[in-house]
Amino acid sequence: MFARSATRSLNNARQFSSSAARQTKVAVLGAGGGIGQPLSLLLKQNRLVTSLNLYDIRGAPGVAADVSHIDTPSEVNGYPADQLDQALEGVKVVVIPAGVPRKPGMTRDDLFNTNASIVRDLASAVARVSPEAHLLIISNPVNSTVPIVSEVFKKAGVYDPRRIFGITTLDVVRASRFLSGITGTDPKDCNVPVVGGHSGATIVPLLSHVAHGKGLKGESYEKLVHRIQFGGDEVVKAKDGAGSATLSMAYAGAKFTDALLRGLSGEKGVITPTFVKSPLYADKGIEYFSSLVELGVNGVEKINPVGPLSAEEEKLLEACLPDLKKNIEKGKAFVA
Ligand SMILES: NC(=O)C1=CN([C@@H]2O[C@H](COP(=O)(O)OP(=O)(O)OC[C@H]3O[C@@H](n4cnc5c(N)ncnc54)[C@H](O)[C@@H]3O)[C@@H](O)[C@H]2O)C=CC1
Ligand SMILES: O=C([O-])CC(=O)C(=O)O
Repeated sequence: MFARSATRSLNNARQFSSSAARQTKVAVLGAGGGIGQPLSLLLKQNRLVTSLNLYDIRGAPGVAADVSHIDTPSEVNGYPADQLDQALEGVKVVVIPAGVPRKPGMTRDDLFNTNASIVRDLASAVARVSPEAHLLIISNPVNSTVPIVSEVFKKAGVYDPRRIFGITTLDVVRASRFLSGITGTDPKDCNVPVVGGHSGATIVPLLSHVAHGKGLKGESYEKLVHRIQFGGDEVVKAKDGAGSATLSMAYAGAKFTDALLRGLSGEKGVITPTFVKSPLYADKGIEYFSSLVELGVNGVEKINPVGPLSAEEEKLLEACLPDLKKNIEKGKAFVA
């Protein structure tokens, strides 16, 4: 009996010390937008988030007041346009969905002219106020905005590639859902790794890596790959000028943030695709690449190799690399 209660208090003490270690302040920059609002709602429900700072050039205090009434323990604060520095004080994780979305007929690269400077300026503020924060970049074009953030951090002398992530989780979420729809299975059993980048041909789903995807051949395989690569266009078209994916992206953003927070708090074996500084295709001049990454207390813990590819996947990768290289170079050149 004594032994059991002693064990229980030891467990309680462990639980307390691990939750004390998990005092995690998260900022959302662009919190008033189509993604920012539902993302803030989902982060408020995450017990690993102890404090949520919501910033936008429009409407963040209102979103914060609204979200703050939700009955979870985290504290929520809203910051208007002129309080970016205050929003960033003491933050461990910064999620950035600030910027304009696509309209029908546009590519993600067409957003570059507007979003590059928004992301550059927000990254400069993070580098100055909270240089040790982990940055999760949602703003498009991700293939270019991640290099932009990295260059800003290099210039500021505070670059640590383990802390800068491009969010490609929506591609993984789509691949899982679309494959399960075809095979009549549960999406949780269709965990398709998606590698490369986040736009059109740079999105490379590895269907051969999952039992339910292996058997797909010919037209059904090609159609599924196309749907995963161009899933974003489906939403842009359906919204008909009112923007791009917001709700599914908020879900994906919250899912990745949760994975990172679990890794940061010491959980082992948290592995998910994300677009990071990567050695995998460095010999081909590709500095950033999304592949399965193990997340840990420092952020990126280990970058897993892509693994064996089918003949079709080899071709997809071949088509991905030149586009990805151009997108990355464009981002780097913007800051230089
Ligand atoms: N990585 C991914 O998988 C996905 C990325 N996106 C991208 O996310 C971005 C945001 O999309 P939405 O939320 O739909 O757009 P939105 O227009 O609804 O919201 C963007 C928000 O950013 C704010 N904003 C603009 N400049 C700012 C600045 N300097 N500082 C702080 N906030 C600023 C705006 O006031 C607005 O509230 C777009 O670039 C879109 O392409 C969208 C879906 C998926
Ligand atoms: O399609 C867009 O512009 C937004 C996006 O990145 C996605 O939905 O994957």
